[in-house]
Amino acid sequence: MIDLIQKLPKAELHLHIEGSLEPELMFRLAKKNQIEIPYKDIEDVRNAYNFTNLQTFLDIYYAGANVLITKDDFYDLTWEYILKCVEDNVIHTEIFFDPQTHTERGVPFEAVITGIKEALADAKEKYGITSCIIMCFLRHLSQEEAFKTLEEAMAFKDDIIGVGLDSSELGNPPSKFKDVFKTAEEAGFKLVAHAGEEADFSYIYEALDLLNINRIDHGVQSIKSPELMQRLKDEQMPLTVCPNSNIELKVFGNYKEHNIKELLDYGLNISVNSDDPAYFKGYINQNFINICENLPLTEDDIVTLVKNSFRSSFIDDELKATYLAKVDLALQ
Ligand SMILES: Nc1ncnc2[nH]cnc12
Ligand SMILES: [Zn+2]
Repeated sequence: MIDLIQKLPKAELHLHIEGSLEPELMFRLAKKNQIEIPYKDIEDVRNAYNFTNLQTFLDIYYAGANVLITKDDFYDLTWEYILKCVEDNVIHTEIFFDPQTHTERGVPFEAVITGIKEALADAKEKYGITSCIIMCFLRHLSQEEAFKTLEEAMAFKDDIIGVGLDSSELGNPPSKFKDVFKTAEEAGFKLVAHAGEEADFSYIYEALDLLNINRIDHGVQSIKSPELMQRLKDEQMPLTVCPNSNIELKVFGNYKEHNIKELLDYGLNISVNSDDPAYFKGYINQNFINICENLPLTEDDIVTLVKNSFRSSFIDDELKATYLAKVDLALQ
């Protein structure tokens, strides 16, 4: 099974670029930019990555992002993630970034997007890896602040395929961002949102009915509503599931309790993704390995999960067909 996971070309649809900041790069950038971080060494960092829920993770994740200051820092961050894509055979990636985490600290929007964009252009040139960029609004901040961020993003509209919604879910339902998502939709952005990660399935209904999203990020709480399950199946609404994240953030007690196999068996459109791999003990292949080792997934299930990643991506139909053919070729 590990051989199969390694050899299949994949797309990744749920990856926060700030969540790919490895401790080694964090230390290097902290030193270069003279930013204080609350760790004495790499081991100290790893020991701190012991989360009890989403918020305990986010506190540490935002503190880590403080070391990112210049365009080159965002380039290096993105480039290191691209090298992991090469290792794991990810041939297409749709990455999230959180501009407000950086603009709030005085880092220009332009430095963030340009650094990411240049690394992705080099990834295409050097490795043939294709990519899109999705800008997320931080849901613990106000809709007004999201509107300001959307306005800033308009200068880079051609570089950003869609908008998303992340950060502290509980108490910040999708309805809070209804108007800004409507404006983003009218401007031609694709729409995604984290929903039903920790909060109940009513957040998934809101994301579908009030935000009109194209994909649900996480969505694992949908299992608690038979009616919602039927709707997600009928619409083949993509769910970008992140197994390691769900275990590290205690959404499920352990991998054997994860519901990805049930969601898949029901006929939902599920893909596997790494979310914040530097914080959650592994990149995409490790996510596949962990679920395969603990759940009765078949080889056909793995192929379905991988094909779903391409089917649910924002690439055009011609490239989708090319990539799906590559998966079939790898199976021969
Ligand atoms: N898993 C997650 N949920 C919500 N916001 C996030 N930001 C980065 N990772 C996240
Ligand atoms: Zn996420």
